[in-house]
Amino acid sequence: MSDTPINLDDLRQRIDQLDGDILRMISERASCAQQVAHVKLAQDKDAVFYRPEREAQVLRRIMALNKGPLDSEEMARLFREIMSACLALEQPVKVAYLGPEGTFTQQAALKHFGESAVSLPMAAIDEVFREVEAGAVNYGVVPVENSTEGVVNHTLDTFMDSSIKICGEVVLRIHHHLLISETTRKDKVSRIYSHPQSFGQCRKWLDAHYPHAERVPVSSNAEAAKLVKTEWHSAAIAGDMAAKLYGLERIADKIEDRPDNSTRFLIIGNQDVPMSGEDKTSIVVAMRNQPGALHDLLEPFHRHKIDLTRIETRPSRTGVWNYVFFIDFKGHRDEPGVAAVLEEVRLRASELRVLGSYPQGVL
Ligand SMILES: C=C(O[C@@H]1C=C(C(=O)O)C=C[C@H]1O)C(=O)O
Repeated sequence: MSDTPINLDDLRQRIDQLDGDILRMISERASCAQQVAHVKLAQDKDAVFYRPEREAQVLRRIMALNKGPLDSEEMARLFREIMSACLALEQPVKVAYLGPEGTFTQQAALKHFGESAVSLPMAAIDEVFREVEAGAVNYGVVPVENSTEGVVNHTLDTFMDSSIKICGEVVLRIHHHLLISETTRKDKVSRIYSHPQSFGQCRKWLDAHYPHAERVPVSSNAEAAKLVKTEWHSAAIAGDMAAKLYGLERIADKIEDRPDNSTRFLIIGNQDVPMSGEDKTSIVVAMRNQPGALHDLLEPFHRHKIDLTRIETRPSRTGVWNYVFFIDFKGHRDEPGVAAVLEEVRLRASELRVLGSYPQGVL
């Protein structure tokens, strides 16, 4: 290329030009999104501006179009923030999450909705459900399973008593650090605070490095980080957000036993989400207490070649719910194959509830 700028001044001039172009285009995009909002309002005065399936499609398209040098996830993250800002221009999304501030659930909420969303901490999983049910917020974010420690039973149980729908999922890589405050005496750590799930995810590391420290379970990692501020002989296990929020120093990084440690969170809401092209469906099914019940339940999935991604059993809490299974599978309830399976399962089960069909996590 003969016109390639080669010196620093030329390169900076080119960057200024490009920034001007990007600025104009982002502004034009924001105007388009504003117009979309007006069209939606004209069709329905209670219209929801945020569309999970459309956002998933936008991000997937960007990832497919991207040719580098930035990697596709990084590029999608930038577009995630552009969309979040465009949407906030009309109506910021209000999201309740399992708090307090600084938890991985807040990180998951911001990863999914972008930094322009308004995120509100709740003290318990049921409260997140209640806020969404009451319409005080648009969506909620709750943890549902961790790759090391397994399912978050409380979230599954709460679905049994609720009419809430699943509108999305987000997977977060979980990195834990050992944190201390300025008052902690590094060589005298005799007590470590964390959430029980995090102790589970760092068990081997703790056994090797702090076999004699007392492990004190608390309600969240952020709570652990807060407690450390006041005690000279304590440390906490928590993530980056909590470390930053409470100004703690990391004395050991990424102490989780498995490098691929990740947690899946669900986005809950009051809305049925249309197809995005790559979707998942979650159902809860009660079977009668009889031999072969589980086989009868799974057989239609096998016959229709539906890909199951998860199955959990929970004890039932009423007479009808003898066995309760939570099942996730690929596909959307509006796809003919999935609709056929759901019909068959409905005939065999004593109760079936579709918790939602939603876009598979993109980022
Ligand atoms: C613009 C729209 O509304 C919102 C904003 C989007 C965007 O900025 O691309 C995408 C989906 C919606 O959350 C739309 O529905 O297309």
